Amino acid sequence: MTVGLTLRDLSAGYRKHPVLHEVELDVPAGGWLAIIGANGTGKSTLLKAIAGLVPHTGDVWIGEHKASELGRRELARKLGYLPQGASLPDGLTVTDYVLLGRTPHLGALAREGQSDVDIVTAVLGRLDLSHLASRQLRTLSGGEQQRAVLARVLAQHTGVLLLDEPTTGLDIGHAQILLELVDTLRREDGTTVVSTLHDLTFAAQYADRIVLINCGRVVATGTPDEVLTAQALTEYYGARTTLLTAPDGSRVVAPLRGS
Ligand SMILES: Nc1ncnc2c1ncn2[C@@H]1O[C@H](COP(=O)(O)OP(=O)(O)OP(=O)(O)O)[C@@H](O)[C@H]1O
Repeated sequence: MTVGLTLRDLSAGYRKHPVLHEVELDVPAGGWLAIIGANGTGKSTLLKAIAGLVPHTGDVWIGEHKASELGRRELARKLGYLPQGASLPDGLTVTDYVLLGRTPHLGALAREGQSDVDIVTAVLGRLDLSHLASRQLRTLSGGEQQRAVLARVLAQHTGVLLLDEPTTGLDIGHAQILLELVDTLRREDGTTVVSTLHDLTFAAQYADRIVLINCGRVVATGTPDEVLTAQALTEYYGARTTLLTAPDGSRVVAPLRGS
């Protein structure tokens, strides 16, 4: 079943440090929303608040379910979260680690079955990780580890994916493999995607909507063409850029040198 995501009056922060203020967003089932904004504006905090990992007020709806009323396992069956800089456990092979993604679907004392192993094998294949399946997770390169963490999230088979800078540390080819895979899940399974992306050209290519955050508030939301303007990038990033058009019609954000 495909589900959308709705945020109502969402505010969040850390102890005495309020970060996000009254965020309202609607992401339709099968939509891809990219969250953009300068460093420290609250993008990761927004994803953590949706995932229930930081104190917040307001409501997060996953389809017809209020996230705050779901138990941890139920939430983990509906929502997959790829954190930035995930901490990796010691002593696990890549396969064992990715199998952890199946945990929310297992009974209390049940072990993974063949169908779980098949799901993991398929995900590893789609992320170009099959050849590393039996390697110790800790011995992988940074980009390989990043793909393994995403593989664990995808093995969770959730209707909503929250991806915090999913292409961090990936070369351009593996970044494209990852984004294309997420896009395929979105188109074929109706997976709903919310991702932060510092690469604004990727954001323009893959997201159908973009929200620009500044100082914890939504300052612009719309299609990539509507939100990605040289003026906005100057105002909210202090960046000098020019906007080009790729052959597929999407925006390319090109930085300009000089003052
Ligand atoms: N655990 C924490 N305790 C206190 N403050 C925090 C914590 N985590 C983040 N912050 C602060 O909250 C603000 C927003 O941080 P957040 O990580 O959401 O920003 P971001 O937009 O994702 O930044 P970046 O683009 O650099 O990843 C920052 O001022 C940050 O210093």
